[in-house]
Amino acid sequence: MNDPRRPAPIPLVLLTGFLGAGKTTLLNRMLRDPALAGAAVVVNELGEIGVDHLLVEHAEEGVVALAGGCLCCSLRGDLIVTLEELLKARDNGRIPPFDRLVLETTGLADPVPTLQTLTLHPYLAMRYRLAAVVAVVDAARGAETLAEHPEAARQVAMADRVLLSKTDVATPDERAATEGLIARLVPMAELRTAAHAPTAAIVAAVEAPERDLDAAPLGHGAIRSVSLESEAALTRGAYDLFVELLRSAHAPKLLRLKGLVRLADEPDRPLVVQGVRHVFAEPRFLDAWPDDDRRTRLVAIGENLEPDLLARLYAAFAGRPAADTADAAALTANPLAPRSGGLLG
Ligand SMILES: Nc1nc2c(ncn2[C@@H]2O[C@H](COP(=O)(O)OP(=O)(O)OP(=O)(O)O)[C@@H](O)[C@H]2O)c(=O)[nH]1
Repeated sequence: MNDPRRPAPIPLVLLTGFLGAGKTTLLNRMLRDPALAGAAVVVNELGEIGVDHLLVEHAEEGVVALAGGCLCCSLRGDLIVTLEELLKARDNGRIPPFDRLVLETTGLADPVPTLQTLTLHPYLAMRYRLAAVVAVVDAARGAETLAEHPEAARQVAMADRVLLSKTDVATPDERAATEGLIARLVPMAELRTAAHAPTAAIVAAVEAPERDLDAAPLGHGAIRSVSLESEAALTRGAYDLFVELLRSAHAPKLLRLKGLVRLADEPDRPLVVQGVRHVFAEPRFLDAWPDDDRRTRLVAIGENLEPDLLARLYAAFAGRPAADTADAAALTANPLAPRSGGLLG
C-alpha cells in the first residue's frame, strides 16, 4: 500500500484553541526548543497585523503568516497555496527540509473545514499527513469559554491532545471546572499542562486512541464521542463497508473518525484511520502496533451521535453482533435483521 517512490508524508500538527487561549505563547516556546528545529510553522492570523513578531524573531523562511482573514473560510485557498509553496521551496532546497509542520489556526476557526481541506486536496493529502490536533485551553476561563462559545467546544472536541494554559493564574476551582468540561467533551484526549509539557511531545504524532472511553455528552444536542473496539480482525471488505455506511448514514453528524484497525490480512500492522466529516484520508498501515494492544480501536466524534446505533453498526461488521447481550436479545437486537428502525437510523 505504501509506494516506495513517493516521499514519506510530512506529519502535520494542527494547533487550535480559542482567542487568547495561549497558542502563540506556546508556539513561541516551541520555536525556541532545539528539539523542534526541523519544524516549519504556518500561522494564520486574524486582522491586519499580519506577521506575528514573536514568531518572526525565532524562525526564518519556515514561517508563513497569513494575514487578513480566518483560515477556515476566506483564507482556505491561501492555505492550500501556502502549503504547496512550502513543499516547493523544500523540494527545491530553498528552505531546509522541514520534518514536520505546525499549523496554528485563528482563535475563531472551526478546525473541521481546515482538516477537510487537508484531507481532500489530492496533492496535499499525499505530502502531508495529519499527525495530531492539539487544542490549547485557558485553565482560568476555559469552562466559561467552552460553555458559551460553540466554536471553542468544537476545537476541543476535535483534539487528540489538550494543553491547559494559564495554570499559573487559574484558581483550583476554575481549573477543576475547565478540566471537568474537557473530560466530558473529549474523554479520550491527553490532557497536559502547556507550560510543563515537553514541546516535542506536544507535536508528536498520535497513533493510538486512548482506551476505555465512555460516550460523554456535554449537554443536549452537543458534541460527544463514541468509542468502538473489537478483538477480532476485520476483513478489508467489512471495514470498507462499515465506513461507507457510516459516511452515508451519519455524515451530517459525524465530525471525525480516527483510530487503528486490525485487518485480517495484515494483523501485524494496524491500519490508521483518519476521517473528517465524510472525507477520509487514504488509510495507511503503520509498520507495527504502537503497544501490546492489538484491538481495533476507533473513536467517532460528532454532534448528536447515537452511541447505540454506532455500536450496533460496528458490531455487525466486527463479526460480533450484540455479543454482550443474551441470545434472544441478541437476535432481536441484531442490527442486520430486517426490521424498522435499523442501523441506519
Ligand atoms: N499568566 C499566563 N498568561 C499566559 C499564558 N499563556 C498565554 N498567556 C497570555 O495570554 C495572552 C494571550 O496569549 P496568546 O498566546 O497570544 O493567545 P492566542 O491563543 O495566540 O490568541 P489569539 O491570537 O487571540 O488566538 C497573552 O497576553 C499571553 O501572554 C500562561 O500560561 N500564563
